[in-house]
Amino acid sequence: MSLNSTEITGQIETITYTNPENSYTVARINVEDEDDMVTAVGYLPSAEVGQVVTLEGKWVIHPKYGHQFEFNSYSYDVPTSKEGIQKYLSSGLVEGIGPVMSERIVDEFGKNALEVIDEDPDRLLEVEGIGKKRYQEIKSSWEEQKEIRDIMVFLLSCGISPTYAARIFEKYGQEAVKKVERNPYRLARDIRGIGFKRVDEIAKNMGIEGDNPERIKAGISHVLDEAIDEGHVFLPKEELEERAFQALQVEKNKVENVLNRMFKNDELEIETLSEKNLQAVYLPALYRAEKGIADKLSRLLHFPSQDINSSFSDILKVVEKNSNIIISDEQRRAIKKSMREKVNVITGGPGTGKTTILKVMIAIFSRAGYKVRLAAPTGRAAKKMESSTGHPAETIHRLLDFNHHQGGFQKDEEDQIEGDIIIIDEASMLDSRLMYNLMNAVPEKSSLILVGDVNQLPPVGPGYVLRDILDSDVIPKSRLTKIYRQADESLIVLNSHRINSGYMPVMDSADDGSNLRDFYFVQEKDKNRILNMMLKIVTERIPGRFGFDPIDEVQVLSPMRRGILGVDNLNKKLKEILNSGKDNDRKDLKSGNNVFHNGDKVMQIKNNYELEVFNGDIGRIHFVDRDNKKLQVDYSGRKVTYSHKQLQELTLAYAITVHKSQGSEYPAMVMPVSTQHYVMLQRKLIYTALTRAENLAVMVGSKKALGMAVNNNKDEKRFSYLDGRLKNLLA
Ligand SMILES: Nc1ncnc2c1ncn2[C@@H]1O[C@H](COP(=O)(O)OP(=O)(O)OP(=O)(O)O)[C@@H](O)[C@H]1O
Repeated sequence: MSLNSTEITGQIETITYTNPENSYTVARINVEDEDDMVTAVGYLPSAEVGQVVTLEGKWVIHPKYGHQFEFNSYSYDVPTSKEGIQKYLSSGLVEGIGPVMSERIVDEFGKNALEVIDEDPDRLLEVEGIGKKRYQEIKSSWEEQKEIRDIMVFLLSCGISPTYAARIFEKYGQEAVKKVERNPYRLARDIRGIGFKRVDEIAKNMGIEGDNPERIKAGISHVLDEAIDEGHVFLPKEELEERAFQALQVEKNKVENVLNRMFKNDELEIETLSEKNLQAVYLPALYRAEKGIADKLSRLLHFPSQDINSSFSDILKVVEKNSNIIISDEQRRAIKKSMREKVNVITGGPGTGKTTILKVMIAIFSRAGYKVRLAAPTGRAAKKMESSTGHPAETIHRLLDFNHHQGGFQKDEEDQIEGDIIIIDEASMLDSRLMYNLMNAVPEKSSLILVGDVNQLPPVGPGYVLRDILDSDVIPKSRLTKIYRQADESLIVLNSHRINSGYMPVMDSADDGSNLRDFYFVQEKDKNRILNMMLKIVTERIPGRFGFDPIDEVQVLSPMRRGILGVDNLNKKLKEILNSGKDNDRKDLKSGNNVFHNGDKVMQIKNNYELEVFNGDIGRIHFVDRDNKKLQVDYSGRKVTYSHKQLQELTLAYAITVHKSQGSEYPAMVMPVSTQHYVMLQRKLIYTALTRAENLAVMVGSKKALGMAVNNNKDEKRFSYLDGRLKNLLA
């Protein structure tokens, strides 16, 4: 302790304020020797009401808030409050004690609960629900865990809250103390929910200096991870150094030293891209991926073509006769190119005939005896591909035989995909990693056809594969430009093309009600009015006028999660109206910020191969079993049971983000367009949302916001070099 600092110990009564970014906290603390509650301010990660903390710092008089305690280090104590003990017991520490039992134990023994278990365990039998068997279980687990408790005490004293301490123990076991002491920064890599900023606070609290190389290394990794979340494949060295400097606040030469060591140890890759006049810094896996994609594509193209020359015109005639259309020259060229080339990319907006020519090609290839494989990045996109072509289609993960136990793709360079022609739809969603895995598994003798719309939003993961391939100008491509779905038939199609070309959509609503249009723009400026109008449209107007079910057939999209028009609030409001349930003791189940009830519309947010549900799948809750903390979701007739832990993979889905809607289509789509979403007003976003609508699209908002979005064609900047690599190999 430094000379003029003091220590106080007390229980957190309330948390007045906490900054989730850096955990700066204002808390009211109940300190034994103080008459009044103490206001304490400082960095306090994962503070929870009821915890006992020891704070080291000094008393100050704040000009506005008066007498308060400013602390610069802290530690958590083994809890002494009822709430704290209950949390501690239910953190998974002791077998046989879950949330319900810990509540009962604390109700019975109050603040002495831990002492009772330790010294007088027989008394546990007094607690309702603890029989001989469970008593034995608790007793032996408690004894076994003596060591663990020591570890927990250590972690708590480092300023790690009980919840995280339990996770750390689960991960490292008996090694926890050693590992955390040696390098706390590994927590950011290893423990879910602990990010760099939180570890940084913990480490600072443990006395680790700002220029500690492990800290700098962790900061650099953190900066790169963030860049990858933004979609970049690499960062220019200068930008990486600047961002690392901002995050770490240490001298740049120290960052540079650590960087150089990381290059030397192959923890990072660096390559000079002279034509871009920069040095690109990559994580090794993404470097391999980007180079690998380019290499494999170039090898595929160098392999002799299959030159599929079969009964092209015969089949064309049959198709033209059956569908009553004449395949245009542009479409014909795309088909022929796909027959001739080893790789072809077919791009075009909605209604340009991508599906139509896909059907023709599948017929031609199959007739000629070639094995055709169809796949798409998401489950919904694969289903759509299958139903529109009549040919089996699967997710790319399935095509590559993803094994969830081993966590990898079974199909790779050694054991490649069986198929002569591999066709991938919704190729705009391909990120660098998935494309690399795909390319590894495509045999050199096969042909690859990528079908997609490059004007859709870029993939969620890093890279911009489809755009880079097109920009490289060295991979065969066919652009479909002519729209066949007529404007008088569909304003959705007309307007999506208009928006894509930078024109405002047609929204004159000379609508006599006899002829139902498929696109509406409802003007409202104020965000509260936009919200109310949307709720009315989804729950009353659309079902009344168009007959769509407001839950199963209408999908609300929003550019963002937060704010009054964000996904979270829209879900709350829509649920209140569409699935409120009258009876009070309706069964519910909580998970994170979600509360689930029977009948709720939900979305799976990651691929789960065990349950066979995939990112973007939407279903309805069929049954909530609160006692066993389980629920069942009905995915179009297939019932899937979720354990409490698996509920983290579900979210309410009355409203979802536009990003999450990529690759899916819905009978009706409703979306707010408000200046509130200023940063998100981008042409691609509006275009992607609009093209998700099959039969009806309704936008609610201001023309000003719509105009801003349509005019904002700044393509999201993503650092990637696939285009350059392809040029170098193939030009
Ligand atoms: N050459 C053509 N002549 C006349 N109609 C055509 C032609 N090509 C396609 N169409 C028709 O245009 C409509 C849109 O075609 P298709 O569904 O193949 O387009 P798409 O690009 O797959 O669109 P989306 O991405 O919106 O599904 C269909 O009704 C199709 O029958």
